Amino acid sequence: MDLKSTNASPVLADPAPINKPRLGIHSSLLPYSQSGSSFSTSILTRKKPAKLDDVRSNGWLDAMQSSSPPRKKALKDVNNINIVSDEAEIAYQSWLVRYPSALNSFQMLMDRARNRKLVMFLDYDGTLSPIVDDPDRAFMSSEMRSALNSVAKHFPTAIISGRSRDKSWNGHHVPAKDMVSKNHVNCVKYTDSEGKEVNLFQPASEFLPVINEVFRKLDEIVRDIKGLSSIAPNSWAKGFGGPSHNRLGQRKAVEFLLESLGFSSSDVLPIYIGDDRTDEDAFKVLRERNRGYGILVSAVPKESNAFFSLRDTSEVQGFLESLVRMARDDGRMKERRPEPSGYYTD
Ligand SMILES: O=P(O)(O)OC[C@H]1O[C@H](O[C@H]2O[C@H](CO)[C@@H](O)[C@H](O)[C@H]2O)[C@H](O)[C@@H](O)[C@@H]1O
Repeated sequence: MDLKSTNASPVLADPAPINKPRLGIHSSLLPYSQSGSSFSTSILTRKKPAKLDDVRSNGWLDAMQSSSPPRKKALKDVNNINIVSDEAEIAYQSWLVRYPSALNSFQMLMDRARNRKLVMFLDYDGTLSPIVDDPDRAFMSSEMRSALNSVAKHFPTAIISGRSRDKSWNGHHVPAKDMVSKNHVNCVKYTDSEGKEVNLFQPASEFLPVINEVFRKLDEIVRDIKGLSSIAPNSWAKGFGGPSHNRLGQRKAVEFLLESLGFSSSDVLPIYIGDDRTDEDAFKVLRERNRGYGILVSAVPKESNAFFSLRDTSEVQGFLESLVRMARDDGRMKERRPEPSGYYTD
């Protein structure tokens, strides 16, 4: 399987693990300071309906919001210009100090990427496509699709989704029967509704029998131990590509891809963009290894293992487009003045 510089959008459908608390990591290990002083905290008035579940999961925010109806407040930004915002916006802007906007921090992030190869991991629902009521109608916009295709031309790129394969492709009007096996046993290739070629990778699926066997044995061992609870075998098995979530999903997928594709060396900078708790273990892998950056997509404050944030899918698109511009600029610079570069250009 080769994810390098391809026009196709490699997709890994995999399970979704449970959220875990934010890690306490010594500041000397962090790739950047989270003091917030170096990031823009200008306040813009921009309202987006908050996700109730996310808001409820933050007790302090919940308390604050339920105590009174939103009130308008006048603030001054760094340029001393009055900007009106409501309390939710103020909470969001405060949160941004801890999880700076990946767009505002783009140049700093790219400075870190210099002389390293960027590898992109992207969640689908809520990251590349907006959350909608009907999962079968969760489409990427044509602009997002175009940005994604361009990113995949310049950087190794994988979409990691908790969706089952059928659910993913039904949403794109691509019936399962149209998938054609490619050379790799875990890769299927098809042409989507816009006539574009897409490769679907599920490399971890070949380990399913081993994982199931390990689980069965572990389950036998812990079943009768007081105080230890086991996970239902079905939920484990369904985790790989099924609707049930488990703790190995995105984390395993990221580790597997980085290691099996030779991207685990320190000259690689993985970036993972995802929107919910199913992506937290992937953020955690990158944070623990101090190797790359998780970017949480959220319009409301929440605890995360991510380093950066983006507010919604349109900001994700903006980030992808910035990556493409940067790669193209870098390619042009290399043409003019050849020198070693970490950016992955064709
Ligand atoms: O890992 P992801 O790509 O984020 O997939 C996780 C789940 O995504 C889908 O559900 C979510 O998106 C739907 C469409 O916007 C929305 O209706 C639903 O409320 C969201 O939870 C998908 O349907 C699930 O199977 C995935 O597990």
